[in-house]
Amino acid sequence: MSMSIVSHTFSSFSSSITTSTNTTNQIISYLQLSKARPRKSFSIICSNSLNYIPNHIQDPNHIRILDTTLRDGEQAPGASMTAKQKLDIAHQLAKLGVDIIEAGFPASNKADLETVKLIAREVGNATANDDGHIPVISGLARCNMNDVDKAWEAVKYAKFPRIHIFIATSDIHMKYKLKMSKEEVVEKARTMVAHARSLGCNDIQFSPEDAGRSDREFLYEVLGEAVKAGATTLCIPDTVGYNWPREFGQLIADIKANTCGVENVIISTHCHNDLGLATANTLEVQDK
Ligand SMILES: CC(C)C(=O)C(=O)O
Repeated sequence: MSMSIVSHTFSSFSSSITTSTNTTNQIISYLQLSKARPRKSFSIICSNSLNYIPNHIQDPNHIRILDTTLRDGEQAPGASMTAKQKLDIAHQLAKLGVDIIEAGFPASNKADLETVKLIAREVGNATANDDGHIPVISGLARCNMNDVDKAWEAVKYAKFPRIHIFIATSDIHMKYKLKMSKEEVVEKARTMVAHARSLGCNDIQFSPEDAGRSDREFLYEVLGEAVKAGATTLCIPDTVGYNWPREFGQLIADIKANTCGVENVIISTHCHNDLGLATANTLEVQDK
């Protein structure tokens, strides 16, 4: 199961718990539990009204839940789902009050593009439960033009569309996976967030992949540039699931203290459960 718990707003946090057990029943029962999630607030500096997110999650006391079962969950070995299964799950997630549904990775293949579109149209516009809840529908994109365009092509049918743009920022990922310099990574982050804004997307989540192993000064720089270019949520992932709660909490505190413009965006987290610490890491950041 893959879950994110996202609290509001400028002093907020989120977490994604990713395990290998990815059955609909488990997802649903987890979410039924989460229905009773606390509405207690953290230290909040919410000021402006954001018309691209649903009213109810502008409430500073609301703890936002972002569910990435349909994206990160599906990346677990053996977890692939049909379009119908994904649509059913998305309906259930909406009904259970999930605030943001990461519906897929549209550029990864045509089927995913079409499925995200379907979810955006059918779930991202429907009143799903008694609270009049309509979830944000998000699509993942790497830092390139094609991915961002495909994500927008799919999510734009939702009432509240979001693009989630990511690029790796750790030395090891930049050297061996991206084969890019730090300067190139900053440039990509900046230009692709700006490109997403130019398409008309007002809700952009930016994630520095492998943040937990990234050079701190560089991390602040990339995040600051993403904010300047128009990112509205910064999501800090513990990509390889090795961070300990105290160090993860300190990472979030350091980002808040050192990143330009961070006071104007939502900070969220996305932690993996390899060491069984995803929830502990998430809870650790709430007072930071
Ligand atoms: C897409 C990225 C942000 C991710 O899922 C991770 O780093 O865990």
